[in-house]
Amino acid sequence: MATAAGTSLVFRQLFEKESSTYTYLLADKDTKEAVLIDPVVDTAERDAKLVSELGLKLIYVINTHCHADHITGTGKLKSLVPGCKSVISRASTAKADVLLEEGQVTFGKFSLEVRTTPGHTNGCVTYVLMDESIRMAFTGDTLLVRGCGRTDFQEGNPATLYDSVWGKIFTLPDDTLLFPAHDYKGQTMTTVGEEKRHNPRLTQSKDKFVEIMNTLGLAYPKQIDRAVPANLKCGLQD
Ligand SMILES: N[C@@H](CCC(=O)N[C@@H](CSS)C(=O)NCC(=O)O)C(=O)O
Repeated sequence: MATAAGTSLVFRQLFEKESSTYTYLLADKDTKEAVLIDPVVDTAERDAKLVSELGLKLIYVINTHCHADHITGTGKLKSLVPGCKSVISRASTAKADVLLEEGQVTFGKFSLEVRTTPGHTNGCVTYVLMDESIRMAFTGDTLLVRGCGRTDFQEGNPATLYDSVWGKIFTLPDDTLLFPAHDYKGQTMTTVGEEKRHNPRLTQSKDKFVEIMNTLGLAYPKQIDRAVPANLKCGLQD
């Protein structure tokens, strides 16, 4: 089984094309314990199949926040892979088996540190994995490659998002690999150092950032009206 160089970490970046969402599979090759971050309902069967083909044991289905643009695959994965637990932050106000505050999510010998990064939504978190030979963070919609999550609905607040990025993500070492929940331009990942230098929004002053975010004028996500209510139950049907 392919692992990240120098570790027993199994890592896959998966894509859902309708919502341009990245799902991440992380596992410990030795213990087989695995987690999925931000699965989408439309690709949940693909993800469950991959977990099975790799001989992994899915223990947690983890969300970075209550998404507005797609229905999470969490509920479907719980029925496809009995025993795995749904995970989201307590601040999201969503229902799940595990409600996180700051702390750790552990699989095998690896741990994801939970950093609260509100601003896109109140309940957004970033998951940080620090291993001897690899540093990576899963930023959800808080920080995108050369962008960031919008702040015009779901308790969005640009000043809060700015503080989250500078306080909780840009304080990580510059070589930390960053993996977002979305990309709309074919980009897959970035680093803390790159974004500190080149992010067109977050390199600005806080006042300028707030102005930029308040004048983005983006259309609402097409699925928002059905996605948010479903995701407040982690995609579980009553
Ligand atoms: N067109 C898409 C929605 C695109 C969008 O609004 N993306 C969000 C993240 S999903 S809520 C975002 O924060 N974008 C930031 C940006 O600068 O584009 C759809 O209809 O689903």
